[in-house]
Amino acid sequence: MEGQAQQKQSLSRFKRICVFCGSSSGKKASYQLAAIQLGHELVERNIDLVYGGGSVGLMGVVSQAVFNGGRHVIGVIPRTLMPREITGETVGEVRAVSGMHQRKAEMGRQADAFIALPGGYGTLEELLEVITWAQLGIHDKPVGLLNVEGYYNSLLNFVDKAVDEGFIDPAARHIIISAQTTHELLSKLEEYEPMHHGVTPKLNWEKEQLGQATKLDIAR
Ligand SMILES: CC(C)=CCNc1ncnc2c1ncn2[C@@H]1O[C@H](COP(=O)(O)O)[C@@H](O)[C@H]1O
Repeated sequence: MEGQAQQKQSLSRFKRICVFCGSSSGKKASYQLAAIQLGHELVERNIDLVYGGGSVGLMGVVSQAVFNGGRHVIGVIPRTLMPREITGETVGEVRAVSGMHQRKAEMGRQADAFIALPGGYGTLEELLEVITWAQLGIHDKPVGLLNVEGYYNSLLNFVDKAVDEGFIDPAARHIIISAQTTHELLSKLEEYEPMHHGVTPKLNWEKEQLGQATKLDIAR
């Protein structure tokens, strides 16, 4: 068992993964189960977590699973969402930021890869932003979609339509890595090689996306 965990550790190229997911739990038990399984998968591979902070919905489920497994958890949370009655307790390390933009920048900076579990507007917005950043060549970090029971089929169909209609470059279609199970998704992310055209290859992630002001802001 120990040997197995060590083998996984040496196989993983990721130190920390950012998870986007619902601040609600969803109606099916399979969504919560997937969040727990993702947490366990990260723990087994010795990968730490960065997420949006708090204990609500699937965010709470995945963060608790990673924390209970002994891995480091960073919750990045805008000050206005910090009151316990809004987001609940954050396990692990809490990083307060001044707003939603700073939160995404900090989560993006901390992570070596991104995974979206089922979620709503917030999850979609975060997912699409990191996909867009990958398309522009701002980062080369893999982006995974955990398509629990086909939850994201309609989004994937939409993306395929956008490719057919000439709004998404076929090469950029491959930015989204999807799978139905956490194990398959993690394996695919480990193998991912960036295929973007590097529209803005000289853009520096930290300089352009975080900037000096944001760094100060996080420290404040
Ligand atoms: C005011 C309010 C609705 C608070 C709910 N509590 C929340 N606490 C922390 N992060 C959140 C919250 N709601 C949305 N987010 C952000 O948006 C995503 C989830 O939004 P959603 O539930 O998919 O749309 C998370 O990844 C998180 O980064």
